[in-house]
Amino acid sequence: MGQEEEQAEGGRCVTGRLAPSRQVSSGQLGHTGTGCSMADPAQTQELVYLVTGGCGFLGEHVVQMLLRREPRLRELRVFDLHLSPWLEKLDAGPVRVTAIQGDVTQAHEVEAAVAGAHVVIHMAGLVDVFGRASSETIHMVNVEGTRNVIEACVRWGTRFLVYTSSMEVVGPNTKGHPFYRGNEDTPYEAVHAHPYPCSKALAERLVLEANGREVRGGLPLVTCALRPTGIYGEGHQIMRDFYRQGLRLGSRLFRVVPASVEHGRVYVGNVAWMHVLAAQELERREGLMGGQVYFCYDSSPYKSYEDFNMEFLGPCGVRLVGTRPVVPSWLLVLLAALNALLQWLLRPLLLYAPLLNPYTLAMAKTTFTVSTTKAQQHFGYEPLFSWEESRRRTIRWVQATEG
Ligand SMILES: NC(=O)c1ccc[n+]([C@@H]2O[C@H](COP(=O)([O-])OP(=O)(O)OC[C@H]3O[C@@H](n4cnc5c(N)ncnc54)[C@H](O)[C@@H]3O)[C@@H](O)[C@H]2O)c1
Ligand SMILES: CC(C)CCC[C@@H](C)[C@H]1CC[C@H]2[C@@H]3[C@H](O)C=C4C[C@@H](O)CC[C@]4(C)[C@H]3CC[C@]12C
Repeated sequence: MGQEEEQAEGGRCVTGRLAPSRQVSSGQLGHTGTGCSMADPAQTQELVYLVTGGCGFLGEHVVQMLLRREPRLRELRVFDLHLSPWLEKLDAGPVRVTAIQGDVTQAHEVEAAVAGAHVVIHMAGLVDVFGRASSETIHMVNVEGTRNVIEACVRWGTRFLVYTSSMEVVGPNTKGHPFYRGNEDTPYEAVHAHPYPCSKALAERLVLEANGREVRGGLPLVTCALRPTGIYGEGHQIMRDFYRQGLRLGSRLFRVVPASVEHGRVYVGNVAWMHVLAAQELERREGLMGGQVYFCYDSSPYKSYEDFNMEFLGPCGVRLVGTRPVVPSWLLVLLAALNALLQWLLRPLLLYAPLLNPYTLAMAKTTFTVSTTKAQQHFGYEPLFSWEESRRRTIRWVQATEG
């Protein structure tokens, strides 16, 4: 399948129309006031999609995937706080791409962007487990922003909403309980102490509870939530940080977490594909998919966080030193606590937000692997990119980052 994607990339190059930094008003879009249904034959080739957070790591891949894999697309609205320069270079073919610089916490900005859209893929959010943003800000963006998106869908008759949730809605929990090859129904004590997983859990609940609400025009809203595990691939900032750190340390990284701790990771292209497919299938299978959650998975191997990163950093010349952790566990816990203390002390002066803190350490030390076929059974999801292809693409990107 990776080959197929390669061919698609080499296809014709027609520049799409781009309206940079444009706020869209309902009037401009000729909104009729009736519920936007994909079943309407007059609109079959005329779908308007909105991707919030469309300029982020995952958002960029979703935008590209929609352009390649949604033949009914007429207009693609990319809504983000910060618009990226790559939007200008998109190969959009006949699709109108509308870039909207906006903030999900501002209800009126969200409303203007949603008006007239048939499908919303909502992934704008603050992904912060390092203490860069306050818990209030994380809540405002991730929870209240999601509430604004739902209310805008209801108000304007948008019927289909796909929300990017996270595995962290489930865990790892603060007690470090392993989640081993779990699925959507596996019992697990979900305890959220950190603002980010708390916000994702609350937002996910809002989205699922909104399923079935009557939207303008009288039809029901159909929602589902996708829960990716840790995403990797082209554009993954943390991978880049580890690579740079490795280069600084003389092309070495030091093992700090036991190799026996397993993490399930998922390739960004497959996460994007699952979003596009879920959005497409929500209408045909609304009874089955509405109000459901799906883990995002593919065929990437289960490994410790560090060993998995080495799949990409190894071929780029970085080696992982130690078959066991080079630092005793108690010392790592102490360092993580020290980092948290320093962050708090320095906050009035500067932002100190290292990768290691008590929360990230707990995550790295806890096995969390997903094994499920729910998305395959409910809407025919199969990964588009094999593990070999995902690995090849990620290595090529890591190599290019320092090139
Ligand atoms: N990266 C992962 O491993 C991972 C795993 C599971 C779930 N997720 C979820 O996927 C989504 C995308 O994550 P990502 O890794 O691409 O993160 P990202 O930070 O690269 O992308 C998020 C985007 O949202 C935008 N944004 C932030 N605040 C906004 C606001 N107030 N208004 C409008 N836009 C705003 C940002 O500018 C950014 O472009 C998030 O909802 C995240 O919770 C990510
Ligand atoms: C011991 C340290 C030096 C290693 C630190 C690794 C740490 C930065 C990693 C470990 C696990 C990572 C998280 C995991 O992959 C899943 C997610 C879910 C997603 O919603 C957001 C990103 C996140 C939290 C990863 C962030 C980086 C983590 C904590």
